[in-house]
Amino acid sequence: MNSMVALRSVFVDGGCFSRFQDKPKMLKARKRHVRVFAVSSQKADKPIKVGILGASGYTGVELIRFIANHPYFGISLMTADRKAGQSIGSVFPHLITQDLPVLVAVKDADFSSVEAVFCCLPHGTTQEIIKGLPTNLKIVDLSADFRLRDINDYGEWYGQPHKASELQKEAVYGLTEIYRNKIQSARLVANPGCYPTTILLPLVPLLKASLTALQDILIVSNSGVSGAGRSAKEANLYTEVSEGIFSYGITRHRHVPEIEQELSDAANSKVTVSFTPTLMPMSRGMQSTINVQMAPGVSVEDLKQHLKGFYEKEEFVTVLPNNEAPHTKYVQGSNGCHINVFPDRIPGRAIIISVIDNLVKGASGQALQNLNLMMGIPENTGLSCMPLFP
Ligand SMILES: NC(=O)C1=CN([C@@H]2O[C@H](COP(=O)(O)OP(=O)(O)OC[C@H]3O[C@@H](n4cnc5c(N)ncnc54)[C@H](OP(=O)(O)O)[C@@H]3O)[C@@H](O)[C@H]2O)C=CC1
Ligand SMILES: CC(=O)N[C@@H](CCC(=O)OP(=O)(O)O)C(=O)O
Repeated sequence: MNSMVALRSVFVDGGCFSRFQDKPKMLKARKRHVRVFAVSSQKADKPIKVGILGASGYTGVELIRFIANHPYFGISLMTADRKAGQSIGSVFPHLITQDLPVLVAVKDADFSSVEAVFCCLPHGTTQEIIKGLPTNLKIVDLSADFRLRDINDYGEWYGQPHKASELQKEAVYGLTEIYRNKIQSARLVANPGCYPTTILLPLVPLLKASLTALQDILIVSNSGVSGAGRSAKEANLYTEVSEGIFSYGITRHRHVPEIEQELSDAANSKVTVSFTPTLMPMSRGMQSTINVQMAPGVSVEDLKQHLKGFYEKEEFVTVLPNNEAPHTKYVQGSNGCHINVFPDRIPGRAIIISVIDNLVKGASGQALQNLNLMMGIPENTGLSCMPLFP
């Protein structure tokens, strides 16, 4: 347990406990909340109504899983495209017993009672849809549409002009541990990409402290197949991805400008990276191996101690002890990110390894962490579940 976050949980009650009509129930929830870090799954009588746009996809269904145990959020709207009109149990048989709204098309969705939405739609589609949403809604967008500040970069890397430049100006980049203050008052949060999350969590603090060089940053990342979404094409069939690995987007992957934007902000100077994503034959999980040049006089232990100090009070980011290698299995199903730093054989260089679950800290978990902040409730609400192991 992390005492700083626990303290914040005690003192920052953005009105969430008043969601309980029944006072004894409210007091019980408050008491539990104060004494125990993990929040109860008992629902408030009047939960905050949230919508999930793209609930029939992988990130959408991951949000359903977390919100089921969230005391202050209730799902009142879920959309799909090809699967509009179906029940969630027919799209996801593991949810057959859940009492959830029928999937509707976005054009038929009623937003009148919804306070916030998670947008789990393909990039390109998302900006058009968000443009048409009521302006009082809080939005966490899991797509890439609002991550790049420069809309010309968006046009260059996503192959189409940006169609919602005004909204783009309003968006806050949702790397929670770094931008927590801005996220708290944001209306539209651009949730980071999964690859950028694994890379930025270790590198941003190091670059901010000038502990590593701005160039010669070599990154190889491995992703589980769910990273490509449920609508993925033939190339993601079991027959084609099992028992083999392959890299893609070599030399040019659309996450590069996002990574460089954030690293350059951290360093206050232009940073460039070499980035190679690779598809691994596993359902979920992501690892980034980041090879950096250390600043003159800086040691591997300095990098590690700096990261440890930076994340000491964070519940979801852990710098591992000793020489333990991060393992995707140890964060699977959880909102955790595990990091460790190792010496390279080449003097002056270090190898940083970082792992997350691409669907949780890389997408829906971080999105929920952000909406919690935006709604003024404790950031870890609904997210303190342990990893799934083995
Ligand atoms: N998967 C991951 O690990 C990560 C994904 N992301 C991003 O999150 C977003 C969602 O990803 P993911 O859940 O994996 O994707 P999926 O392909 O699994 O799901 C996409 C969802 O969007 C709906 N949809 C598709 N096209 C349209 C359209 N034209 N209009 C309205 N709805 C539409 C689909 O409906 P239907 O099923 O009916 O077709 C489905 O509900 C994407 O932008 C993705 O890049 C971000 C980080 C990680
Ligand atoms: C395995 C795989 O295909 N991964 C996706 C990235 C994951 C993702 O969804 O990223 P965004 O949030 O930026 O869309 C890709 O390489 O495009």
